[in-house]
Amino acid sequence: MANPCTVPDAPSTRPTITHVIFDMDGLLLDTEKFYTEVQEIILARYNKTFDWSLKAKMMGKKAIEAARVFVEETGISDSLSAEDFLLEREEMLRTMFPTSELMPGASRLIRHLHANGIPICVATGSHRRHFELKTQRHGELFSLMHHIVLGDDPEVKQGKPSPDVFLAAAKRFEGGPVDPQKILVFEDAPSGVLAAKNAGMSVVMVPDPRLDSSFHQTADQVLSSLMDFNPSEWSLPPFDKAAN
Ligand SMILES: O=P(O)(O)OC[C@H](O)CO
Ligand SMILES: [Mg+2]
Repeated sequence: MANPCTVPDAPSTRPTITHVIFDMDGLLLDTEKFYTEVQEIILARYNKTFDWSLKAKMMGKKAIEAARVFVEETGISDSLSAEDFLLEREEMLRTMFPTSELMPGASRLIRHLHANGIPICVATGSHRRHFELKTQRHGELFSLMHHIVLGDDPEVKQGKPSPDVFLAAAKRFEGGPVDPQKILVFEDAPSGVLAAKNAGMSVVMVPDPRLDSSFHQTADQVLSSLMDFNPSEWSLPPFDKAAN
């Protein structure tokens, strides 16, 4: 089992990476905490508690897919439909998302890859309306992405762990589709790590420390923070020492 900061594969056995895909929620932005908070509030009404085993099943998925998991796994589907759950949490999320902050190391890594000509993009389960709210204060950084694939994109038939969103992202790079073996994905969610592997890509997982470590096994590398990423281990240009 891979623990944070361990390296399951020796760097020499890794494929040469030419393109990078970033997940968004919980990886670039600290938005997972908002979902957790509203879900705790809603479940408290039913005298139930929200825990990280349920969180692990929901995170990374499209909204309606995560909503179905929520009402079914907690046994409240007779009282609250997945659709009504989404309506109820929407009011709270709408005010929270514009306060989103960048995760540690996100800005440094995005700017570094962009400055060195490595094509980068975002592949998120978030739909357009939420994406706009979450990135309101981060437009300049997200403008460095070659493209952004959202959960409500017509090509994304199924959310993560389906590979749809990552395969659509690979297609849209200049001269695409890019060979999945040359793509490195950064993810925080178990469903996202699986989606990247299902797409045939390499994946660096940066999980929340509260996530059970059994979910680390599928990733090619597990880090505690994007700050710990070493581009040289993935045949990517090294950070400029003077800039660190
Ligand atoms: O982690 P992302 O960026 O795929 O987003 C998925 C959901 O919107 C939040 O779990
Ligand atoms: Mg995520």
